[in-house]
Amino acid sequence: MCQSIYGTTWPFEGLSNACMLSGDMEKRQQMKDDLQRCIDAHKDELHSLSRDIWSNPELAGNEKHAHDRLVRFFSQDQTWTVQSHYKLPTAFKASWGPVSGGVGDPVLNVGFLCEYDALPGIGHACGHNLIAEVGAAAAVGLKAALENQTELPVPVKITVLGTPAEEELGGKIELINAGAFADIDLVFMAHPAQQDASFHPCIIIEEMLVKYYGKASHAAAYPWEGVNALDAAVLAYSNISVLRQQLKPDWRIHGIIKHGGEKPNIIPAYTELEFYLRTPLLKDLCDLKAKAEACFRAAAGATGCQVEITSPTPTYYNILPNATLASLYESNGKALGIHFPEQPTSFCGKRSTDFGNVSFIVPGIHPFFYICTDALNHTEEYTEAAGAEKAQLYTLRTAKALSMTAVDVVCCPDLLKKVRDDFRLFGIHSQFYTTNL
Ligand SMILES: NCCCC[C@H](NC(=O)CCN)C(=O)O
Repeated sequence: MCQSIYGTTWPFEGLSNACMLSGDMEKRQQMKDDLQRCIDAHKDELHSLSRDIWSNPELAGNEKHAHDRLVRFFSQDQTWTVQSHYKLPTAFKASWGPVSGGVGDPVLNVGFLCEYDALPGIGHACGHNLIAEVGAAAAVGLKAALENQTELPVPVKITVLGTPAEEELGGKIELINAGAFADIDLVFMAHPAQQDASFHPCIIIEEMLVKYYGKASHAAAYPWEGVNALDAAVLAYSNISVLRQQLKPDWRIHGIIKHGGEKPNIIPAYTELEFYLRTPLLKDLCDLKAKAEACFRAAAGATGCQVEITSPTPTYYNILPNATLASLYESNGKALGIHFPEQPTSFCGKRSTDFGNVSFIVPGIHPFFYICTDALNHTEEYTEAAGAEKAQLYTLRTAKALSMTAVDVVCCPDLLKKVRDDFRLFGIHSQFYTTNL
């Protein structure tokens, strides 16, 4: 069967055969039932976990409360080995297994990711508290499904990584660079949105910090002695607005003036702007960067200011799709009643995530899920929805579908091979990944 993921047709023929032939369907169904029962049995605890994170919103890199809460959640079951402050101050790692498989067989390490950072001023407006809940629930469910298995094709272990700082700083990229993903074979997470999608393209993002240096002077008495850094900032902002009408429809550039001066009667000697640049392809990002830089430098030239342009955080990459994982996730989701619309409706915006970088080095999926609201991410209404009781059914259903997808892959070597083939197909990986922009 072929399936369309927002205009892309994936070659899914043969997938269901692969599942039927090499897996023990009955055993797999049993495992899927076990994990669902386990997640249902822990539902209050899981809700209280995400509600606690939601009630204590913390910005990227400062997620101390969320870190400690998640570490406590896993530590209370002593079969998990938990490392707090794992490679980053607010990251953690919880591992379980390996279980089953022959002696000396390579271990299949299944990873689940928990995000938990919030946004300035509006709390959990992107629902990362629910991402943490999904990751924890899916991992706990998979453990329950694997616990009594003695005849898996390969030994399996589970790794939960707490990955801080998605909204800023790129926590996953720092974890990649520190080797945290080196022994992980598959990676799963899911993100709240306006509807369910097994795959939705996320685009590349790069941040540009622009600083203008001018010269202060009394703005009424001796304005001619000043060099106005606010004028440079305003011109830069206008230049970018003019540039925008000439950009491709799927490119984005948007920014703020972070520092605009001190007092109306002092010609501003220093201003600072922060811009986000986004494109679907790396090569387009190079073009967009060049155009944006020209705008920033022109503003400096016109006002006589000095300009300094930097990219303070690492580039987030687009997400590489994995057709096999997406298809399995959809069939498991449909069995749980998840509806996957053919086309995105309200959910068609461009966004970015540091999971993109993970998708270049480990096969994985990052589905989006509905949480019983039409509100849009990064709004106060979405914050409210992410903490609401009614989001729970959708959140736990998503965790079950992810965990069931992991069961399919760990039980069926043919599927694992297909997942890896898909990864190789899209993953021009290390060489592409290290492309110097
Ligand atoms: N360095 C800025 C990264 C911004 C990432 C952010 N991500 C999302 O909104 C989706 C996941 N939270 C963005 O796209 O603006």
